[in-house]
Amino acid sequence: MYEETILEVNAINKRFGGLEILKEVSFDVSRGERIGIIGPNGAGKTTFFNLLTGDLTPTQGTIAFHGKHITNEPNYKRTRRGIARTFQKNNLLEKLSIFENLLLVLQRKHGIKSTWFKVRNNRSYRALYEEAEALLETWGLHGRRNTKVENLSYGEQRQIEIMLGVATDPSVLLLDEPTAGMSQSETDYIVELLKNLPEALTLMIIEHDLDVIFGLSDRMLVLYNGHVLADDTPEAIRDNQQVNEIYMGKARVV
Ligand SMILES: Nc1ncnc2c1ncn2[C@@H]1O[C@H](COP(=O)(O)OP(=O)(O)OP(=O)(O)O)[C@@H](O)[C@H]1O
Repeated sequence: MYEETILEVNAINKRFGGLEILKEVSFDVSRGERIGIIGPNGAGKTTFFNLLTGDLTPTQGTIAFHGKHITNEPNYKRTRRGIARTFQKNNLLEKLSIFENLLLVLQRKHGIKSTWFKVRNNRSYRALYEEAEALLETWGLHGRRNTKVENLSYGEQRQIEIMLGVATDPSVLLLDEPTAGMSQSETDYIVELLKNLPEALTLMIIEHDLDVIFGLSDRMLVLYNGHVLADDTPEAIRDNQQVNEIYMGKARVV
């Protein structure tokens, strides 16, 4: 882990009409941290992610990334700054191949206007192809580059989604339930994959599978009813009586 603070969330509050979904949430994130976010259904976890990515803006409070205020910046600007996310549901273009999905993401990352795959500028496209090929090699997917996403298993599709998130070179990757709906072997595969991501990459992971999240995190944030109930090491969270009583209905966490 590194000392450098990259993300500062200061007293954010989110209301939808009369409903106060997040209340005074404050949170600093350092480079390279692996942060697990847990909490009962409706606690505000996905809303919190949406505020970090710019899919929503807070009603009150501020968010800074690498010292710059991004509170009201739209999603695409934050992506360029290095905040990437994967979704609870697959967000891939299923009729396209793995390679084509990757090219589209890289095209966006480099700000190359969408010209589909017409070679408008040979040099930039060659570089794009080379970058895509190298990524496929790293992720062990070169042999399947032309496989259409719709022909992959659900677990493989989630793997591709994580690869696409990492391909944008983010400094923070937000993962919303990366193992939801997976078999045990697919879950084990994704956990290994996440453990092996570059250590400077900050991960924030929402996950209901407690074995998975305790295994991946070096810090855990427990959201309850829109506020931060606990922010601590996994060991301390396991022993936190309030977390056990409120989040787990008195059972000991894991
Ligand atoms: N756009 C919206 N308009 C109104 N209410 C919303 C909106 N988005 C979320 N909510 C409400 O905010 C609350 C928190 O939702 P959120 O999805 O952030 O919870 P969560 O902790 O991610 O839950 P889960 O674990 O079930 O995914 C819920 O009661 C939800 O219905």
